[in-house]
Amino acid sequence: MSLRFVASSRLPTPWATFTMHGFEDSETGKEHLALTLGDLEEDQAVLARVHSECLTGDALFSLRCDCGFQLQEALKRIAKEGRGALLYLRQEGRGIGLLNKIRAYHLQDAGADTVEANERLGFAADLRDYSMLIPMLKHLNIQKVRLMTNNPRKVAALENYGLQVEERLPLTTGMNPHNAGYLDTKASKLGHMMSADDFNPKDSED
Ligand SMILES: Nc1nc2c(ncn2[C@@H]2O[C@H](COP(=O)(O)OP(=O)(O)OP(=O)(O)O)[C@@H](O)[C@H]2O)c(=O)[nH]1
Ligand SMILES: [Zn+2]
Repeated sequence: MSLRFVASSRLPTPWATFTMHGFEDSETGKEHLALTLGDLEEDQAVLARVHSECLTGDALFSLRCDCGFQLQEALKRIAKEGRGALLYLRQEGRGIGLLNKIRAYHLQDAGADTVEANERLGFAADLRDYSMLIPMLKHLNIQKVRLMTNNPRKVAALENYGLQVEERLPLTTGMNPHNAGYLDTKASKLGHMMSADDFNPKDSED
C-alpha cells in the first residue's frame, strides 16, 4: 500500500475540536483524511463513519443526495459520545470522480436513476475501493468499530480487510423531495438497509 501519514492538527468544528490526520496515496495522488476525537487506544470499539467524498453534498449543500446530512450527523454523534473517528475518503461519485458524477447527474435529470446513469457512462454502479482504510486505521490504532452506515458493502469491505465491525448503526437522515428517488434506488438496487420510514426529520436537528 502506497499510503503514508503526512501530518495532523486541531480542527475546531461547531460540535467538537477534532484532531485531523492527513494521508497521501502516492499511487493515486489522493489525499485522505481522518478526524478523531478522544482516546482511541482503549479496547472499546470506536464509533466510526467511513464517508465517501461528495463535494456537492458535503460542501455545496446539494439536496440530490443524503451525504452532507450524514456527514454532519456522524460528526455530531461522535462529538456527543466524546470519542470516535470519521474517515473521509476521496472517492468522489462512488469512485467515478466529480466530472463523471456531473455527467451522471445530467442523465438523471433526463430520467435515469443513479445506477442506470453510471452504467450508461460505462461504469459499474459502485467503483469504490476501501483498501486505504487498512493503513489509516492501523495508524490510528483502531481495530474494532461501531460503524455508522446503511451500506452493507462497506461493512463487508471492512470485514474483508480483517477489521472488526462490532455493530452497524443506521445513519438515516436528510431525506427530502429532491433525494427521495435516489434513496429509494440505493435501497432497491444497491442494497442499502433503509426505508422511507426510517427517516426522521428530527435526526438532523440539534
Ligand atoms: N456516481 C454517482 N455517485 C453519487 C451519486 N450520488 C452520490 N454519489 C456519491 O456516492 C458516494 C456516497 O455513497 P452512498 O452510496 O450515498 O452512501 P454510502 O456512503 O455508500 O452509504 P452510507 O454509509 O449508508 O452513507 C459519494 O462518493 C457521492 O459522491 C450519483 O448519483 N452518482
Ligand atoms: Zn452526495
